[in-house]
Amino acid sequence: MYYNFFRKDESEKIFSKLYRTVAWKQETTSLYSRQISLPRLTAWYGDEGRAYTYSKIKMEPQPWIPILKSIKLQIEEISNEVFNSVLLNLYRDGKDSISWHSDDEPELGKNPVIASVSFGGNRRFMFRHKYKKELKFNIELNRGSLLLMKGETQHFWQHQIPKTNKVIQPRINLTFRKII
Ligand SMILES: O=C(O)CCC(=O)C(=O)O
Ligand SMILES: [Fe+2]
Repeated sequence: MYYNFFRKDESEKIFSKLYRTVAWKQETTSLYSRQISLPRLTAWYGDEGRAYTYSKIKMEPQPWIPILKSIKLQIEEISNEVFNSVLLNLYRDGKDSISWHSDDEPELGKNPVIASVSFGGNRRFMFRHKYKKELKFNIELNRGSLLLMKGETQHFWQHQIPKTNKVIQPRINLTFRKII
């Protein structure tokens, strides 16, 4: 975990650039045979031909844009990994969220490395163990932070960003992934 991977001024610039230039979409998913809107906006960028199924949504990636390429290079350098796609989430306010899940889609392979970077408002990122539900911990993901999840993390742990009543700034999160 790197709390200040990007400096404050740099993070603010990146936030506004992403906010303005990313092709944000309101996706829907099916729940008990009804269509419901995801409580956040999303976007998917990556190398051509790397389709990804997420929350039952099949996403074709958009081609890389310079800002995303530049973040990707910096993250590849520090993590010593190579990523070929990125999922972006925009949490417009405290009502936007992502519920408990593991990033364990088969396209990610057995022990995926996922690099998560955040810009904008702080949000609480919660982990809980899949089988021992009393095992849990939280991390504040502040602007400019980089969190690496790897090894067996996705086998044993779920994570979420809960809704909050606090007044908070919009937040953008990027998870760089390797689709096999
Ligand atoms: O917004 C975050 O920090 C987490 C996003 C996430 O877990 C996901 O997109 O799979
Ligand atoms: Fe996730």
